[in-house]
Amino acid sequence: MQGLRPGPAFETALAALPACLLDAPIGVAVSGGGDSLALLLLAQRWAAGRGRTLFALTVDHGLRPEARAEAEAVAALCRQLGLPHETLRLEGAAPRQASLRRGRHAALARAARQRGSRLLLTGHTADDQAETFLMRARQGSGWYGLAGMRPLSLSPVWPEGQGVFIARPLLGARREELRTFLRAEDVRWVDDPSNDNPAFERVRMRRLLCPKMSGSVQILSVMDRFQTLRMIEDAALWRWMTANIRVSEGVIEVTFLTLLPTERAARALGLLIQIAAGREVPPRGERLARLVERIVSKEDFRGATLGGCQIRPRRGRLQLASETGPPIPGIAARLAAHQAILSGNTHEIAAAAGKESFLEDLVPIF
Ligand SMILES: Nc1ncnc2c1ncn2[C@@H]1O[C@H](COP(=O)(O)OP(=O)(O)OP(=O)(O)O)[C@@H](O)[C@H]1O
Repeated sequence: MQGLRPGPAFETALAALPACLLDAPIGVAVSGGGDSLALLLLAQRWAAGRGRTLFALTVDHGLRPEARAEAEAVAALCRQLGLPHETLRLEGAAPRQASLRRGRHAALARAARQRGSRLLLTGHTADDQAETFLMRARQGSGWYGLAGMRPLSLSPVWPEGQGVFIARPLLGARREELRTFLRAEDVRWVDDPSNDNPAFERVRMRRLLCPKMSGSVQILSVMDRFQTLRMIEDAALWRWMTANIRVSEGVIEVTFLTLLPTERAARALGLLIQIAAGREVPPRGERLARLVERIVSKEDFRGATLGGCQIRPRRGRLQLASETGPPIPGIAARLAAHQAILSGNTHEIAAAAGKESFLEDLVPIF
């Protein structure tokens, strides 16, 4: 996909999404940076030509005094474009990256749901993918993680993100070409100072890549191959899940995990633990691998806890439930949505998005 001008690349990416996600109002997450401003312009043109409804959201994390004016500049551009815009202010967020990210995703998803939207667009680019590759490689990620961000995924926060999909239609575009596009459109963007702060790993990776554009081209072509492999792996995982997983009273029940190759078993168990525990990410690496080894080996497995989840054997099945308190609400709906993403099939995604339980409110959104 690299090398396409941003407009056609954007349109190709949106054409691949299930129609039901595009029929409801579509949210655009705009920070005021170059990538998401280009996203806003491209989305506005695309929507105007097709009668789709768009709205824009900007999160002010409440950490930098300039952020208020930056959000106001996005609002002014939206007025010019004839699009509704809302600034979401995070109150008292801890200035740690993980909690800022969680707060941002929760605020965006709530605002989307308030407007009856099922889809948020973000401005992640091919350059973000290459940086992600390097960051994950440093953390020891395997090929599956090195495939990078998905073009369509679910809001990572739960339960606030319930029913909200995230699409990244600029993953095929280069940051520099988006800036060229904005210059031609005479639109100015802001450069958040944290984007230049080497205290952040992403910035250090960006600096490694920047002087060597060919470096990122090679990384992106490796990622392309890993993405193809991931589609095959996801389809296998999906087929296994449709036959071997069920949810009963908030507890996930699993059969025949031991028949999977170890790496796939770890991937499946990691996702199921994440869902049963209501977490944003699966437990990482070593502890998960050790747990799978214990389950798969002939040892007498009597149960374990990992990632906020209790795993115990029961009548030939594994049962997974939240370690603390009552079961996490909406487990079946979240599982169905994850399975649909793994299937890569637009009909499955439409079915998961359309499930009444998926759209029921688990948390007050006002
Ligand atoms: N404060 C925010 N408000 C709204 N959306 C945001 C915000 N921060 C990030 N996003 C969304 O997430 C995407 C990726 O986030 P990232 O932190 O990489 O972006 P950024 O460097 O802050 O801004 P940009 O990608 O627009 O240059 C953005 O393109 C945008 O769609």
